[in-house]
Amino acid sequence: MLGQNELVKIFPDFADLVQPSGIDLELDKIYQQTSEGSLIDNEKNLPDLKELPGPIYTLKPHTAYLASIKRKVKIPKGYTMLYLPRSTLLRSFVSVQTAVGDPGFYGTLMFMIYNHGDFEYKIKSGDRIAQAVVFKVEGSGEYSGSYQEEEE
Ligand SMILES: Nc1ccn([C@H]2C[C@H](O)[C@@H](COP(=O)(O)OP(=O)(O)OP(=O)(O)O)O2)c(=O)n1
Repeated sequence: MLGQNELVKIFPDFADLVQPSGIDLELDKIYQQTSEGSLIDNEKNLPDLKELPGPIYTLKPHTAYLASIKRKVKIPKGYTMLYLPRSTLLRSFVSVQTAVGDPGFYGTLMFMIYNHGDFEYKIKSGDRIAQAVVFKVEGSGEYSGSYQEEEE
């Protein structure tokens, strides 16, 4: 796992968010699902989304949302990222569901956020919701899937 000094070098755009062993990730926007979706024979039909008005979002009890992360991330070849929720959210009955950040990925991260509690939870854009931890990958390839964005 990479520590602070390496992370600042490899992810200069996130230098102010680097922690001793990871990178804090800030909430950008929250989206609600507005249509059905499917995954059949690897054909993805993603649900339609409606961006909710911010900057303070109210998460209804027992409801799932998508949460975009501020700043686009570039994961260089030879590195991979795992994303873990901020424990303050877990202590508040809110989970952040994530997956793997592939070597070569460039774009906006999109996590699922779920309020398991019986009460509303308010969260503001810009607050930290997760932490990325980064590992070296020996002999890695590069991501070129459907969520890859053009680098500016
Ligand atoms: N919670 C997450 C996890 C990952 N990613 C980004 C970084 C990953 O490199 C990229 C693709 O993630 P996956 O490989 O998990 O996605 P799929 O396998 O569904 O996509 P594809 O079919 O394009 O490989 O999406 C994301 O936006 N949100």
